[in-house]
Amino acid sequence: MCTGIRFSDGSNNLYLARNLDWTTGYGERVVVTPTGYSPKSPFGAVPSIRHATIGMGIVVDDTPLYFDCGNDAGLAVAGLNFPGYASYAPEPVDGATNVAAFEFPLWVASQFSSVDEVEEALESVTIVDKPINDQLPSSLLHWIIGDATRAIVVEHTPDGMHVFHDDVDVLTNQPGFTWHHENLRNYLNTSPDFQGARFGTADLAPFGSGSHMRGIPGDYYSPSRFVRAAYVHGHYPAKSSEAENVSRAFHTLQQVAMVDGSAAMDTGEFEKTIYTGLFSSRTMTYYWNSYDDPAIRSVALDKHSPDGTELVVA
Ligand SMILES: C[C@H](CCC(=O)NCCS(=O)(=O)O)[C@H]1CC[C@H]2[C@@H]3[C@H](O)C[C@@H]4C[C@H](O)CC[C@]4(C)[C@H]3C[C@H](O)[C@]12C
Repeated sequence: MCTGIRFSDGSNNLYLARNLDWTTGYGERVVVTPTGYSPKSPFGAVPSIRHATIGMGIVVDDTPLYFDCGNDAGLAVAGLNFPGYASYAPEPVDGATNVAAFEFPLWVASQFSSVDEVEEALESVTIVDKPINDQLPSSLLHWIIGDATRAIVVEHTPDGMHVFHDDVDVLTNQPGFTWHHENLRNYLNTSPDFQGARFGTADLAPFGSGSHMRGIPGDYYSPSRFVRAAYVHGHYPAKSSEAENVSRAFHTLQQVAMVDGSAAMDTGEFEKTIYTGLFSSRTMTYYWNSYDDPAIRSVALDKHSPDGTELVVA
C-alpha cells in the first residue's frame, strides 16, 4: 500500500511525500526530465517539457514513468494503487485531452505550475488505458497533486473523471477519497490532549501522553493508514526550515510505513515500504530512503542540467 502527504513551510514552498509499499521494487531511480527533452506522448498530451521535473521512476523506451515527481514551479504529484475503482478509457476520446495512464504524473509536472491550473485542465482530460508496452500494463491508480497552497485527489472511475479538494492533505489506497474523508468522522474523539477523567468519585490521570490518541488504528490497512496519517499530519506543528520539514515528512510517513512480514497480499508475499520519497520545492530537491538503506539521500534538480535534452537517471 502507499500513503501520500502534502504540506507547506509557510513561506510558499511545497513538500509532497509518499511511501511506496509493495512486495518488491521496479528498479526505480531518481529521474530528471529536462526542458529540452522531446517526449513521446501517445496522444500528444505532453508535446514538450514546460517545467523540468524530478522524481522517482523508471525509464522505458526513453520515456520517464514516474511513480511520484515534482517540478521547477513547485507542483508535485504521486500515484497510489486504486484497483477495483480506477478505470481508464479503452481508446482516446475525440475532443478530449487524452493522457495515457503511464504519463499522467509527467503530464501534471511537465505542463503546469499550480493545482489551480491542473484542476482547470482536468475538466477536458480523459485518462486512456494505453500501456507503454505489452510487459507493463497500465497501473490502476489515483493521484494526489499538491502545491504550496493545497492538494487535490484525482480518481478516474467507470463514470469518468473526479477531482476532490483534499483538505487533510493525505491519500492512501482503496476505497475512494470521499469514503476516507467521511470515515475521519469516526475519530472526532481523538486529540493530543493530556487530561484525566472522573469515574465515580475517582479522579484518574493518564499513564502518560497519548491517552487521547487511543482509537487511532495502528494497523496497515488502507483506511487505518489514512486515519493515522491524517491524525499525525494534522497535528504536526508548522516548521519553517528545510531540515525541519524534511524531518517532518519522514517522521510522519514512518508512522504509516509497512514492516516486512506483517501484512501479506493475495499472492502470499509481504508488503513493505520499498521507499519513502519527498519533493521539496524550496530547494528543488528529491529526498528518499529505502527499506534496506534508511539513510536519507537527495538529488537537487539544478545539479542535473534541468535545461538539457536527455533524461538523467541520478
Ligand atoms: C505498485 C505501486 C503502487 C503501490 C501501492 O499503492 N500499493 C498498494 C497495494 S494495495 O493494492 O492497496 O494492496 C505503483 C505506483 C506507481 C506504479 C508504476 C508507475 O505507474 C509507472 C509504471 C506504469 C506502467 O504502466 C506499469 C509499471 C509502472 C512502473 C508502475 C508499477 C506499479 O504499478 C507502481 C510502482
